[in-house]
Amino acid sequence: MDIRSIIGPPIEDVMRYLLSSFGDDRVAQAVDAYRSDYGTRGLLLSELYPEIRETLVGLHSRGIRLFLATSKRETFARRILDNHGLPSLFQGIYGSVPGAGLDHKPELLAHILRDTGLAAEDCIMVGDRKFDIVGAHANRMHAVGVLWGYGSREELELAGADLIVDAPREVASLAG
Ligand SMILES: O=C(O)COP(=O)(O)O
Repeated sequence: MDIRSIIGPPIEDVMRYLLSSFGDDRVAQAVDAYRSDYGTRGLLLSELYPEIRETLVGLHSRGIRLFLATSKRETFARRILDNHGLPSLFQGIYGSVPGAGLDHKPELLAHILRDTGLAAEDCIMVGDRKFDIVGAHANRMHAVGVLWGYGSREELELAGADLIVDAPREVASLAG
């Protein structure tokens, strides 16, 4: 199975989908097993896509405020950014938190807007999957789809992305 197409949604949704073909409903156990491996080993394997560091540094140096919005556990996201020496570029790092109801992008982005006081029309959500586009539009944010991740152009177009870009440098030219 090519698992690339199932990467992006909250891990509970991924596990529910994977287990359903076996008639297995032990989603919570599967998620626990996954997180125990990912939290000790998997997250250390994450690599930056080409041009990402330069793009983030460039945006930050122009005074553009960067926030991370991920369905991953927030603690994992922080450690991944730490490993790459990137946290100082972000004004906020937001992800899922146990029991907080922030796993899906519509709720997560609504929470970020409330927490920061930012106006949705001043924000651009940048993401690689339809979940990012739909979450942005549910909050009246602009949504830019990127093609270096796990989603296809077709998926991002169908989700209604306002713009689709091929390379990080194109994101840099949008902001500001
Ligand atoms: O990688 C994940 O598990 C979730 O993907 P996201 O960071 O785009 O929300």
